[in-house]
Amino acid sequence: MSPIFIGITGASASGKSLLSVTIYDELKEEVGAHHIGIIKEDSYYKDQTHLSMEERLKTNYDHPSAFDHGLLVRHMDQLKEKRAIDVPVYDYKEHNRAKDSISMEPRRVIIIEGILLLSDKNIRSRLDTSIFVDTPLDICLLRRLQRDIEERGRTMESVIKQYKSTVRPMFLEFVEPTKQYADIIVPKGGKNRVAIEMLKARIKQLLA
Ligand SMILES: Nc1ncnc2c1ncn2[C@@H]1O[C@H](COP(=O)(O)OP(=O)(O)O)[C@@H](O)[C@H]1O
Ligand SMILES: O=c1ccn([C@@H]2O[C@H](COP(=O)(O)O)[C@@H](O)[C@H]2O)c(=O)[nH]1
Repeated sequence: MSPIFIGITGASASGKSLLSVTIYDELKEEVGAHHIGIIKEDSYYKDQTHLSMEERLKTNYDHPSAFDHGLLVRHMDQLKEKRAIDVPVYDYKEHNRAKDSISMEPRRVIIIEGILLLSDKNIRSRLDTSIFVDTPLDICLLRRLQRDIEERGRTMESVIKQYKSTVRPMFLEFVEPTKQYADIIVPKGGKNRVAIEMLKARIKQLLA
């Protein structure tokens, strides 16, 4: 059987990861852990080994050009052909790909989550269902502040500066317009029980 690709997109810190992990955890009991997997678009940020840390800090990580979407598309095709892939690992503290990658075997259900998934027509056309997590931007900013300081080695000043210079403007220019391509728009993100049950039912229907 070919894998089913479910795309989950939305603003940074809108709750994409939480929604993906919740669906994964609840479905793995029913379909088996080896039949379902998650791929993060962030794993496909371009390698920046050739840049100094000072230069990496200037990269616009919210622009589509920051991602190697071509590699993600090739990986989707490899999974469709039932071949394993080597998913790059991204290190947010280093603003770069880590040396190691993680091998992923083909699965029946693959959830792909990230901010700019639907901005790429080649990714869009390969997704069986697309979801846009629609969380108010002020809530996203508060969550991002807390998460980036606790988990991604940032300071409050750096989060606010990046938010004003790239995160918000790029959301308005590139992320929000992709809402038109979503099959389902989910308010309240990863804790929206109605949406979670509907998505699980949709995935089971696609599998059947
Ligand atoms: N509905 C929610 N209520 C409260 N906190 C949430 C909710 N959704 C996500 N979070 C928290 O907000 C932060 C960002 O969520 P995350 O799922 O990582 O966002 P994204 O993957 O869209 O960047 C995390 O710390 C997460 O636990
Ligand atoms: O080196 C980096 C790479 C990415 N970012 C920021 O991450 C978010 C996307 O991740 P989410 O988990 O969806 O929040 C994006 O908005 C980038 O600004 C970064 O700061 N540094």
